[in-house]
Amino acid sequence: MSSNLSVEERLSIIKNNLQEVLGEEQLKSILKERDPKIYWGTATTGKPHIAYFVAMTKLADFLSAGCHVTILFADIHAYLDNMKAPWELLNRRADYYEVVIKGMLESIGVPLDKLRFIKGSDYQLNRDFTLEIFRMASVVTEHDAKKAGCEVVKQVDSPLLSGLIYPCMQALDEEFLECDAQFGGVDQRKIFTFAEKYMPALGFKKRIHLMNPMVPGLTGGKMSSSEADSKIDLLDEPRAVENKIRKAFCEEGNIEQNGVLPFVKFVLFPVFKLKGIVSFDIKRPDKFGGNVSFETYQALEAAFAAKEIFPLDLKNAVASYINILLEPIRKKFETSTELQALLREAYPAEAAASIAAKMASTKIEDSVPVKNDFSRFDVRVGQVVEVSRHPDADKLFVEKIDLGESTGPRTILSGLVPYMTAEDLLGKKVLILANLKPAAMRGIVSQGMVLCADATKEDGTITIELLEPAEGSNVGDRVTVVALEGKPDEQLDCKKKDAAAFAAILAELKTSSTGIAEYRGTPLMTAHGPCQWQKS
Ligand SMILES: N[C@@H](Cc1ccc(O)cc1)C(=O)O
Repeated sequence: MSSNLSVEERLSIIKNNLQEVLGEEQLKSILKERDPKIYWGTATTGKPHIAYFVAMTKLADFLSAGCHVTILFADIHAYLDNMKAPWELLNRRADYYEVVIKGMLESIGVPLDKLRFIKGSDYQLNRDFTLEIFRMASVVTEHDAKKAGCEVVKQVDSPLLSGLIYPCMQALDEEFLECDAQFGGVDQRKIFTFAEKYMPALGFKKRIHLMNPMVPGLTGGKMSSSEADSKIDLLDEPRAVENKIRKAFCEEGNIEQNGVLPFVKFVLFPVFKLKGIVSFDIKRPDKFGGNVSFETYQALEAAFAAKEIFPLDLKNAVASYINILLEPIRKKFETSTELQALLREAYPAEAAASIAAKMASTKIEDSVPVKNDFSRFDVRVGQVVEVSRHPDADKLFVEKIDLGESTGPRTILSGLVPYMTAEDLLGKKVLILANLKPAAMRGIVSQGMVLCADATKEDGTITIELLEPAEGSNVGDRVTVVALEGKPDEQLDCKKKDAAAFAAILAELKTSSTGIAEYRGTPLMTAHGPCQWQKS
């Protein structure tokens, strides 16, 4: 037991910055006898952002008040909440949360060995827990379960049963984690009061509930996952942090609605206290009043209200403090390919989007002076409806290929005779480069080009295979590469003015080791999936 602090002192540290405490008397009496056990749970859904530091600083408070602290990575809850975390990603999400939450705690100077970490699925799938869910399900009304989850579980048009199980399991966690108190944001309040009502009904203790205020996001509203700019990701680059803070809502003299000040109050000052930093420093050029320091949040707030501090100066200071907090977390990821893989595997859709965004920005740069990428190609799904040999060229097939055009099938020539038979081609769905300037070959005009893969064998046997669209693709479907879906050229003159561009684009078309057609490493897709060559 932390003996050097009085019960009152410890209580005041526990309550510092909290919005509400349910069961304060109970807490006081525990403090008189022993160290309280508190847990905080987080559903392992989207990527944690900097607002999570608010909860972290409270966990630090609980530790300094001599409490035992448990962190629950509520992976099953992440699934039950409308599958915010899909089942197959559950493990990786929980792993990611563990890494970044430990990173945040270390960054603010909390020793990890004082904490207990546990994953929901480590005990919630056991027989005894399952049994308690059933017992609870037979005392809890549907109405109460629905009400309990309404501010936490995503509300949708056809609510799922899983959303009703969610609060039941959160209540039961209190018992299975053997805690005296559960801590969370006030958004958890209805689940907390639900637990207070139903846990005793099952013969369990009623727990203490500690609630943090909801800290407004940098745009002034709640820091929600939907507003991308209001959230600073833990792995954001310093520049991105500065830009997001610069866009934050922070009006001169306005302390009521302010997206920056709450972060200073609920995160920066508490962290300073932990680390023994004496003041919040704002750097300003001399002509704007020179540097200033504040030893308390109240002093800073008063100066801001009195317009002695300008929004930009405050924002710059906050951005640089945030960057100091994030630096060790960023470093961890930068220096570990394993963690980078974890990030990609836990959030595959975001990883794909960020690659696409990067490619899109490359496109913008490349487009000065001339855009030169796959988007200039109009590649379509076509079906071979007729094949014959060219009367005057040994290597050429003459195909009729249907691209779904009102003008009927096109005539397309291809030099595939050495590599396949007419039967191999007939009826196949293929990829056609459809915006080439028509060109005559030995008297017959070709209106496009069949895209093929070089599948030359290891022994050197030259092999060419047709690239085929994913099953289900329709004649006429456009084939694109993510982030390069722009309007194709009206016509590509591959012999003259566009010759260089044409060659450059072709040169970056490759097939992957599994036969998938790729441009700069990104698959060629129809709405039905990637295009690839089929081993014959
Ligand atoms: N409801 C919490 C997650 C949680 C889940 C289970 C618990 O036991 C505690 C907390 C959230 O919104 O993130």
